[in-house]
Amino acid sequence: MSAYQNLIAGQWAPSATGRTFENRNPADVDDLVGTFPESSADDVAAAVVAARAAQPAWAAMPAPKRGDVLYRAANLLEARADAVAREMTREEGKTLPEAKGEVGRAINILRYYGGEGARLYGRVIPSERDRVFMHTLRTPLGVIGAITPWNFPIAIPAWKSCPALISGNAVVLKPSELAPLCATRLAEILVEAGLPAGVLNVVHGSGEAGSALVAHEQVRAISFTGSEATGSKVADVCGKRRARVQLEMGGKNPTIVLADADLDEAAGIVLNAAFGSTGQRCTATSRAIVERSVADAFSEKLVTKAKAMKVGPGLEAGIDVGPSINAAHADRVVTEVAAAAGAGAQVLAGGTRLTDGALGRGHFVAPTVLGGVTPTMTIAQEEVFGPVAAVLSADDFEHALAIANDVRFGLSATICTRSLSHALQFAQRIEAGLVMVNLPSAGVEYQVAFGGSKASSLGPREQGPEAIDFYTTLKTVYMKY
Ligand SMILES: NC(=O)C1=CN([C@@H]2O[C@H](COP(=O)(O)OP(=O)(O)OC[C@H]3O[C@@H](n4cnc5c(N)ncnc54)[C@H](OP(=O)(O)O)[C@@H]3O)[C@@H](O)[C@H]2O)C=CC1
Ligand SMILES: O=C(O)CCC(=O)C(=O)O
Repeated sequence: MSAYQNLIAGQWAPSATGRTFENRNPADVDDLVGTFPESSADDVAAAVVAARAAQPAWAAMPAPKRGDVLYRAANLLEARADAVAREMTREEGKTLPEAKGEVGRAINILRYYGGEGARLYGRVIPSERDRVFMHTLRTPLGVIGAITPWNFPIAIPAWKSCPALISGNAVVLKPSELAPLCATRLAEILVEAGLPAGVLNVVHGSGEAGSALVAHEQVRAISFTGSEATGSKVADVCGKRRARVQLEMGGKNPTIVLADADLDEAAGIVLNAAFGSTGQRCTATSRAIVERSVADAFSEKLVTKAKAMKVGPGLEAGIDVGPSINAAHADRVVTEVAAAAGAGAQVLAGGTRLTDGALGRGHFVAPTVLGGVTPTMTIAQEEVFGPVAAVLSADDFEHALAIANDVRFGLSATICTRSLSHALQFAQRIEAGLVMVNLPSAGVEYQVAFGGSKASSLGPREQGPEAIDFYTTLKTVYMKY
């Protein structure tokens, strides 16, 4: 068992409160992953002081040299990928292949934003006046607060910190208390790669530390991923003090299956998107909206595949679905399934906690398929964030599209079809930031913009080159020569 610490001004130190919290393996609560500092507003304030002190020199370093630090960090993480992936499975529960994939994603993010150091372009704009030269420059904002959730414990800290750092900002990162270890490993690696003291600070703890970071007057921007309830509070506080804010929150992502689709492939796509990462992804498919003429055939295939999935501790070979993040969350998932059944849905697979033998030491929920779901049921409107797929029927493409759009979220959406016309119409008319054709709604790439519409997201996009927009401000320069 290890005692982990905060990183402030280049020093690993306990919280000023002296308090700690435990992190336990969601597949086996007897496995204590480590203890972490329970930080207060004072710890956050110390981290912001350190970040402010370090930021000017970091911003003055040529951006490609900042990129070299990220490249070195990528190499270090690559060398430790297997160990970090195992730790991720222990702290978050996802299967080892999923954790390895996520570590690989973090390595790619480090390299990608390392390269952006040589591409922090401005523009030259023609003036309407004689011998006036106009250009734009990107400048950093100062200190950035990054608040991250538990479901992608290294990729999300990386995809917020890397574009912030390459742009010349200093960062205070507050990882989720439910999966704090991988963020610590990322910080250790960046320090080892030569990141100057104070440029990245990590303050562990609960919402108390998070809200102190959001409220801190010297933090110029907050990038947040997590629940809609917390995101709304973050936006309110940032709005009042005019800090920049970027929110990534929930989804109620649809997969439309048209009658012309390859049904076996479509069932596999829904299976992947609904049950991968135990359904704990904001991009997970939670609604399969299927053309009525093939709805029964599709459901049968999905149910057969769901029942064949092996649920268990993610470190074991051959496991398809790991545990929910904690007991309360697993209980909430089965309660919402029971409520859907009470409202008239049929439980075609799963619907219960799995507690036999060693599974009883973890928070396991069987992959669940609900049939006969109608668009107004709560299960068709609210995010579950668990391994639950609701199957709805639609008359045709237009009806399916109307159902798909009739929720307050708009993050990711898939259509399974062989029709080019329907695929293109879907891309135009679906209310979502991420559109997939014959691909799972989850599983995004780092080099393109990521984000949603409606209640799913607020502010500029994350990832890809667009991420830089959030972390920089444009300066317009006019010069008479
Ligand atoms: N879109 C997504 O990717 C995610 C969505 N969710 C949704 O949210 C639900 C709850 O998950 P949960 O982890 O509790 O999500 P939260 O929104 O509560 O947590 C996200 C992050 O915000 C921090 N935080 C909590 N309260 C505040 C606050 N008032 N001000 C600033 N920061 C705060 C959390 O700290 P701490 O962890 O210590 O509470 C964590 O680091 C899930 O079941 C799911 O529906 C969750 C994770 C990711
Ligand atoms: O599906 C993915 O790859 C990304 C999901 C995500 O960003 C999230 O759940 O927070």
